[in-house]
Amino acid sequence: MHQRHAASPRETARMTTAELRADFLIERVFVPGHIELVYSHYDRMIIGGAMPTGEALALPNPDSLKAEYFLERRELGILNVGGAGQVLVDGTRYELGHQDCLYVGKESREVQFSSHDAAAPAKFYLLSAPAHRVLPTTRRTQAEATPVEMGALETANRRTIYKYIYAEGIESCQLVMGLTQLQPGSVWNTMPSHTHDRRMEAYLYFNLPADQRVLHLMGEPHQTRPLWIANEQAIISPPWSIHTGCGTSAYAFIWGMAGENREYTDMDPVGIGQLQ
Ligand SMILES: O=C(O)C(=O)C[C@H](O)C(=O)CO
Ligand SMILES: [Zn+2]
Repeated sequence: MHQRHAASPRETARMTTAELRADFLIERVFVPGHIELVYSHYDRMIIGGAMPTGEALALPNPDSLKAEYFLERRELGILNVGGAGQVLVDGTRYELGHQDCLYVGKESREVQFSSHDAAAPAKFYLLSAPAHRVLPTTRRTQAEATPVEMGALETANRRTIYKYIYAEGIESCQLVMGLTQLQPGSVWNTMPSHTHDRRMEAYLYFNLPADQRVLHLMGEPHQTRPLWIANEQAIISPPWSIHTGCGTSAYAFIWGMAGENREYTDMDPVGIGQLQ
């Protein structure tokens, strides 16, 4: 498991492009036949991907957790952005189709990932945060994640937001997780932008054609920094940072958070005129 330490706003404002990418961008989330994990020191969120192509993949127990098993003190959110697959949690099977979500509660000992078809493998995006109580492992399909329409074509930000794990959805200790799909012709996500100093956030961009990119903007509102992001790459957003992006085509992304609360709407808006 790779480690990403936390950086202060002052330190971040002085970083070169290469330093920003090394600290905040996760270039390879899905590696065929492997589980990739990155430990962020922002709210101790673990960000990763499981892409089973043959044998089922077991959630490992990285030594740095100093735990008896991965979920001894943690909870896990899983969102499948690939073909149909299955997650086995302590002997119970959960089917996860494209864009379905599973919350796995603390103290689940064995978690295994498999794909139905190795030629169209499942791609399970993983977010795990420390947890203080045991909550039921719960599945929510995309059809059950009530869509909310936001933005307008005139401002190139027409998008649909699907919420899965949050205060009114699947119960969790601190994880919040969902998905946003941009409509064709719309390219701006999270505009107007916001911060929420109470929670870190991570984005996984996907459904982006291989030759297209998202220009992601991070940093304090008066000190924004750009990063060019390719399909299926993830970006860590510190609690004090905006997290917004403009694509060279439409795309989708998974957002996930951990921190003080699970209120999706707890955001400190940043007016477009405030951005520098
Ligand atoms: O397009 C959007 O707007 C989002 O998806 C915003 C994220 O959900 C977010 O930043 C939640 O805090
Ligand atoms: Zn946010």
